[in-house]
Amino acid sequence: MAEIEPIADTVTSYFYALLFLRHPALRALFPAAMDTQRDRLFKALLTAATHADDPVTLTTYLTHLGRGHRKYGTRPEHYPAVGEALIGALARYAPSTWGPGAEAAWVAAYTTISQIMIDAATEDELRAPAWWQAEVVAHDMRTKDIAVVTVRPDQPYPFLAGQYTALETPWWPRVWRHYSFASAPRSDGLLSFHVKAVPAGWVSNALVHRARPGDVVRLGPPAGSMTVDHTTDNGLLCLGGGTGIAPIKALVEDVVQHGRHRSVDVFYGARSNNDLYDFDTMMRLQQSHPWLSVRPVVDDGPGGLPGGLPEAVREYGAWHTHDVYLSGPPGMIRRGVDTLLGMGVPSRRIRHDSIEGLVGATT
Ligand SMILES: NC(=O)C1=CN([C@@H]2O[C@H](COP(=O)(O)OP(=O)(O)OC[C@H]3O[C@@H](n4cnc5c(N)ncnc54)[C@H](O)[C@@H]3O)[C@@H](O)[C@H]2O)C=CC1
Repeated sequence: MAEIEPIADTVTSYFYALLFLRHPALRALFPAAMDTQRDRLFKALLTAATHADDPVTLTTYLTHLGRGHRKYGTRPEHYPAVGEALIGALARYAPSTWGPGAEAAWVAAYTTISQIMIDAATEDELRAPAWWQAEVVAHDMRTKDIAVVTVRPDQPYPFLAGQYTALETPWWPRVWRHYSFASAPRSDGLLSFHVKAVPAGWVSNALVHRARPGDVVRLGPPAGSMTVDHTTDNGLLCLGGGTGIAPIKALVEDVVQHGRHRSVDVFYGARSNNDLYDFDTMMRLQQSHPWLSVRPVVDDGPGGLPGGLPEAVREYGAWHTHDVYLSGPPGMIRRGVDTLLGMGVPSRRIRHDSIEGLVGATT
């Protein structure tokens, strides 16, 4: 991995060239433009390699990855083809470490990885569809580039507040992006997402500027472990930056639904007042629930707190007995986690989605 990491782009391009040359039929499983896909393959390999000596984390990760691959139409017989192309690319681009020993080790590692993924997919087939079709039933523009999109899945969609899913639009086939559920599970089964159109973001621009009621999107299975721990009475400290407020709102609704009222402190960060697009909803929740406190933190305006979201949280207190949830841009999460650790909050009490998953959510 160390040898190929600096030339990851070249190695993955060569890998896909080998794969599609030897197995042209597999090209149809991938999006037309492969740029993000190339990064994803390498990041997945890197994640698997990083956790090679930690079987519990590795198996959890690969199980999720295997299930998630069902929506792409991946079949067990595809795995050996990928393995051959991988070995071919590594043999070519890791010349100083390659040899019979390295080859045997990679074959063993890939066999284990693919078997865990295949088993997870097979087991998942018994209880869940590979994907859900979902019809857009409401589309609400909140700012010139942020929309709240509400969909009705064609079958029941079980998930937990704080989780996210992968979403594919009809306009960009096989291009999937992650979005968090913006509400806790609802009795009417509807799901909503907060989407910001970002520059060069195909899926986000389509969802914000093109999608209308009646359009049908596809959803993958729910994922993510940023969920409320209902076994404790600890207070909740939630940091939501920009559209990262979506899963935080879901967590607050989850506490409401669960009925055991714990103190919940939400810090809602935005670049400007205008970007606080869900402020009214959060205020309504605060008015109905005395245990909830919502504080806006605006970078450049009156009414907010100076010094950015992490600094505002520091200013407001001692949070070391709270469970902490962070959701927003990767930089906000990194600085937020550093600030909280620096204040003595134990890392086991801090939850957020993987920075890698969030990178996928931005386009
Ligand atoms: N749409 C969704 O469901 C979800 C989105 N996200 C992620 O949230 C992000 C939202 O993006 P935008 O709305 O454009 O947010 P933004 O760029 O407007 O920033 C929102 C807040 O985060 C703060 N912030 C940004 N970078 C920071 C840094 N380096 N250090 C400290 N604070 C920082 C800002 O000051 C602001 O308060 C995206 O990265 C998205 O992937 C996360 C979870 C769910």
